[in-house]
Amino acid sequence: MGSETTPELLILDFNNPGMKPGSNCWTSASKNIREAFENHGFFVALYDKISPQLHKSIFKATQDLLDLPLQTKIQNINEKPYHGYMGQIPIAPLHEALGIDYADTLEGAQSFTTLMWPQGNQSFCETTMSFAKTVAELEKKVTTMLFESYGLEKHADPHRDATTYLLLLMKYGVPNEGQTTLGLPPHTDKSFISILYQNHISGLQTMARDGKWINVQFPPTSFVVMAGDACKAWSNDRVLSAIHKVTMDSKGKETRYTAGLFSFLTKTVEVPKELVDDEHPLKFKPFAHVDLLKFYETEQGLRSQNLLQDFCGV
Ligand SMILES: O=C(O)CCC(=O)C(=O)O
Ligand SMILES: [Fe+2]
Repeated sequence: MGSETTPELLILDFNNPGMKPGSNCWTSASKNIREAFENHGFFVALYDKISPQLHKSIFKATQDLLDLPLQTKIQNINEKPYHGYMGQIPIAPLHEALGIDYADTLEGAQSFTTLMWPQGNQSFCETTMSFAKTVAELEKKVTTMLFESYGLEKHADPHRDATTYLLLLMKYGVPNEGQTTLGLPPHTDKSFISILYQNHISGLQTMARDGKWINVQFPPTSFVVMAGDACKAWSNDRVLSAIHKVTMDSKGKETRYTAGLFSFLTKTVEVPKELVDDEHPLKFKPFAHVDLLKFYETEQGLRSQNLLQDFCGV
């Protein structure tokens, strides 16, 4: 793919038994998360809470879902942009995805399952909910640690209480000869945090601050934890929400599946006053998270080279 993995990317081991709130290990990991977000916009998390059985079943569930007829899949409509069915995009013909809003809750998982399988599909419902719940635990840990490392632990609880989760199940087909290898065009995520889990086929590339593309190699049992635009705005522009894309191997023979959990806020996204000072004047006005998604869908949003600046820049 023409670029190399940069050496100083953070790989953080959440399985370390010493990583308990308040411990030295936790405090130094929190600092590492903040630095990784500020320097690269993401890190790789080792987190063994997904059992081999759940690993198998989440990708089986993803495949079963994406194998449904198109008429069924397009019934997944959500008033929030990029939460429903995505696919059939001429510039990214290999990509297809479906969003399960509130996938970590029984209501969310059940209503999506019934929409796709009116006759029921208990194992799909249980698998997706269990996966979403487990990854949501990781998201909560990461945000708590990020808040703590900025000295803002008192904001962590209200933030967590206002967080909802979207599970996106994605497929990238094998490119035919002469067909584009672009799986997903370059973009930043509009989420607060995105956590990606992939099968054994890689393809994710992120753009470093210096503009170079980095191939993100992460083993199928690890996660990429990425900051979204809402996190960048909240941090008053300290955190990078990295531009990223997916490129498939032109000689590859297997479909790539990704399960991604994206966090969104039901309360106003705003810069805490502690993150504003003479050195860091306020960069962004407060906004409703869903309005950022809606702005991105407008002609101005789609054309924008600096989405946050154009949407809520001071
Ligand atoms: O499949 C991936 O690795 C990336 C997916 C992604 O960037 C997205 O859905 O926003
Ligand atoms: Fe993304």
